[in-house]
Amino acid sequence: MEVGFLGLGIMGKAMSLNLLRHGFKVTVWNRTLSKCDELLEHGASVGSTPAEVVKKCKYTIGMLSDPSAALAVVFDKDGVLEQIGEGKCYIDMSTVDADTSSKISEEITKKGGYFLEAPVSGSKKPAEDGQLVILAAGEKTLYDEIIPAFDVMGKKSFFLGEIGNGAKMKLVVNMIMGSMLNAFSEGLVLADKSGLSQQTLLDVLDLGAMANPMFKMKGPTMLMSSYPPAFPLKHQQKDMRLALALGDENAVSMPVAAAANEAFKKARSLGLGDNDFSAVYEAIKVPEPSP
Ligand SMILES: NC(=O)C1=CN([C@@H]2O[C@H](COP(=O)(O)OP(=O)(O)OC[C@H]3O[C@@H](n4cnc5c(N)ncnc54)[C@H](OP(=O)(O)O)[C@@H]3O)[C@@H](O)[C@H]2O)C=CC1
Ligand SMILES: O=CCCC(=O)O
Repeated sequence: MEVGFLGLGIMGKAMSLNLLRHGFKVTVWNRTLSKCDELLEHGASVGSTPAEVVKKCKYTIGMLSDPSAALAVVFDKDGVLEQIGEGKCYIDMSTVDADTSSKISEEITKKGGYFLEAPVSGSKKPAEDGQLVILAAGEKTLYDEIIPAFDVMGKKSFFLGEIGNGAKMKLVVNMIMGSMLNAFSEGLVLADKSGLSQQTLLDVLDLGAMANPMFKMKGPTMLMSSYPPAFPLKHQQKDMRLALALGDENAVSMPVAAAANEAFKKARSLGLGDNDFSAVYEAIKVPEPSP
């Protein structure tokens, strides 16, 4: 199977390498073209624009940072729309809001193409290991056709129905994740300030009902103030913002998520946006200025 891949950031690079490893023919494009070099060494072809990739491949996957990037790659000059048409398929795996996905879907469908949104749960390591959880929605026939690629990139795929449902599910999941990480960070600070061992807190949590892979993986590195980016904090804050907007639309009060969003914003203002999202702990450690 031949696929195009647009966006070779942390996730796109790992996902496209994985496809190559499993025998897929992959043509890649990235805004910063030099990032294609490593993929070229692993057997990928390189397209000079998104349009060129779509022209070459029946199936093209996008993995872009945010709604504006996802829209730019489709709508801008030399974008996906220029070559999409009958028999061409576009699968956007970026984390965006339902409106963004709907805009892309409408234009692709108007031109006779097929569209699927398919954001993912799981980070850099699951992407490298083909262990993502794929949250797809949109064109069911395309979902069925692209399953061989999803099976390589992920451990489980869900088909969630109409366009927007994949985006919404992803935002709900990341809203919960961001809120959990804030509570975890506050707990680490509280343990420390009240004279307890933070390592013992990690051990206690890991033995009880709150044990989870995120606390287990991030806890030790947070205690070392080490934040190499697996999931960049700026993207987690984008997801909190989009989840809060979804809450607004549906009149769902989310004070916990709103507070977590503020902490991620504060972390960004401290220059931590390109660090792993666990760096929110640094923002929580900083005392609030006295009035
Ligand atoms: N990292 C993670 O753990 C996870 C991330 N996600 C989601 O996946 C998506 C990608 O994440 P990740 O790989 O971590 O992000 P990165 O920041 O590592 O990569 C972002 C990619 O988007 C491209 N990009 C940004 N702006 C534009 C633009 N205007 N036009 C064209 N391309 C653009 C970048 O190109 P360039 O190289 O030129 O900057 C790069 O290829 C995001 O939506 C994120 O929320 C989902 C699950 C997990
Ligand atoms: O969107 C990023 C999700 C990261 C994760 O699921 O660990």
